[in-house]
Amino acid sequence: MAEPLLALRGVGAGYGEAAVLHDIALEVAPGEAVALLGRNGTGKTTLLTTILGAGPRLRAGTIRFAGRAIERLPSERRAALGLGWVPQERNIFRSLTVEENLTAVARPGPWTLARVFALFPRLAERRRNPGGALSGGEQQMLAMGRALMLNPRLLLLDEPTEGLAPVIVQGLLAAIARMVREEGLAAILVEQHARLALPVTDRVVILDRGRIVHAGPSAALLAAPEVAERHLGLHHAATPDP
Ligand SMILES: Nc1ncnc2c1ncn2[C@@H]1O[C@H](COP(=O)(O)OP(=O)(O)OP(=O)(O)O)[C@@H](O)[C@H]1O
Repeated sequence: MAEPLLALRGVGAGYGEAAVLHDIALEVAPGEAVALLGRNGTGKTTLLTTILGAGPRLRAGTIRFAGRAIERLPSERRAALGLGWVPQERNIFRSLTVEENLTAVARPGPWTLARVFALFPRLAERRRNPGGALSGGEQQMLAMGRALMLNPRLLLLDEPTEGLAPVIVQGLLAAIARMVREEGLAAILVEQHARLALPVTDRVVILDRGRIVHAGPSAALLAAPEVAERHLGLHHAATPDP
């Protein structure tokens, strides 16, 4: 197999005295989408920020990205190598227009304003509106669009559907699926709800108290809701809502 795009080996990380991640091994191939699931507070965000170099100091292990050891690089260098980030808090520029938000950060590559607008037609309609005037769902689209304009090789998405209405959630997931399946972008998607993340990803990793307790194909976990239930609890498991 060709070298993975991202490879973590034996990664441990934590805040102060508190260890949060233990012995994490994780690989993402080019063009692959990985769901990162787990109950609240199990370390999902910490794992993403550890990969980005924006989280706690690494205590153990190595992180390779695009053929290089990156664990000692500052976050800007990791971003320049192609690590993209859509944070949970959707940090868009509220006073800039939608279009300005997108063009302010653009870097050359396949993702252009036209392609972001094609993925999110709603953003094209709102292009002259300030970011602060957008709905929650539109702000999430803008946060994703901004990350794409940086033309990452791997996009890390932290609970992009959180707090949004079901119809908006379905639209965002469809956009994520297109990004991955049609455009070939690799991604790690942190989600609370397995049933939302599994259909749009190739593989799934479940964290529990900072350790990986399950890793495998997303389709296999969808077909085994009892496994998801064991690790995630009934509420977050893969079975559809009644
Ligand atoms: N800046 C920080 N300083 C100290 N402890 C932190 C910090 N950020 C997170 N933690 C702790 O690290 C653990 C993992 O938190 P993290 O946010 O990574 O979990 P999560 O799985 O993303 O949870 P959620 O789904 O609630 O976002 C928690 O116990 C949390 O309290």
